[in-house]
Formats: sequence, C-alpha cells, structure tokens
Amino acid sequence: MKITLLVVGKTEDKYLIEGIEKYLSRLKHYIGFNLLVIPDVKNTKNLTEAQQKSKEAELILKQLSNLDMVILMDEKGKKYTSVQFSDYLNKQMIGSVQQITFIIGGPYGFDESVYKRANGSISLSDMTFSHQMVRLFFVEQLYRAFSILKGEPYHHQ
Ligand SMILES: C[S@@+](CC[C@H](N)C(=O)[O-])C[C@H]1O[C@@H](n2cnc3c(N)ncnc32)[C@H](O)[C@@H]1O
Repeated sequence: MKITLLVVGKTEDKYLIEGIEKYLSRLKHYIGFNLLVIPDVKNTKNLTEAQQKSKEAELILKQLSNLDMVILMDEKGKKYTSVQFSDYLNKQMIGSVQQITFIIGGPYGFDESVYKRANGSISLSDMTFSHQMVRLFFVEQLYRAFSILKGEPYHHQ
C-alpha cells in the first residue's frame, strides 16, 4: 500500500518544514509515502471563499485516480485514538487498498465536490488547526501509527 498526503499550498514556515521533514524521513522506513502539494490558487483577493474552494477542488480532483481511497482530514470527521488509527491503517494494508490519499483542505476547508468524492474523513480534534499546521500533526500521527504496528517504543499508552 502507498500513502499520499495531498495538501493545498506550499508549507512556508521553517519550523513546520523542519518538523514535517523529521517525520517524513522516519516514515520512509515503514511505508511508501508521497507528499503532494497543490499550488495555491492565485488572486484569491478577487474570489469569494466558495470560489476559492471550488478552484482548489478542481486541482485536488485532477490528482485523484479511481484507485485512490480518499480520506479527508476534517475537524467534523471520525475520531480515532492513535492505536485505533494504527489498526485502521493495518486493516487497509491487509485488505485490497493499494493507495490511500489523505487530503488536508485549504484555509476554508473543502468544496462539496471533494466531500462527494471522499471515502471517509478523519478528525484530529474538535478544534480547528491551520491548514499548514495540521500537516505536521498528521505526519506525526502517521509515524506514531506505524511505530505502534511495529511494536516500537515511541508510543506510550
Ligand atoms: C483552517 S481549516 C478549515 C476550517 C473550515 N472551517 C472547515 O470547515 O473545514 C483547514 C484544513 O485543515 C484541516 N484541519 C483543521 N483542523 C483539523 C482537525 N481538527 N482535524 C482534521 N483536520 C483538520 C482540514 O483539512 C481543513 O480543511
């Protein structure tokens, strides 16, 4: 199984880039992982929130194939403990899923068309994080999940 994390817009802050790279370099020992960055929509000042989400959606949907199992990161999504998330990933690996694509939305979240394409959604918290920060939290949780599956001492219950 391969995992893709699709995000909207480059990560700008150095402290986030460093954190994300730290977990990505650890993750590569466990799973084929790809961070796919969709360029920011231009001239957003002239767009409504709905128009911006719709333009982002066009770019997001273009990246997806029929083989992708698409899971949105969404504060209103399903909640897992870290152990439950590791079980969830394990079930996908044992099953026939070849490619899971997790998607983090833009600053205003997802257009309806992206919700329609999704196979599920996951919440990291009831709180809302910035679309930039949630990338770091997600890759850390992914690393944590694989360390749990490998029985390594990173996670403490
Ligand atoms: C600033 S949030 C958008 C908030 C927007 N009100 C919404 O309804 O989605 C930007 C993106 O970060 C991600 N995100 C923020 N908080 C999250 C959370 N608690 N759990 C999962 N993803 C989250 C989502 O992908 C969201 O689309």
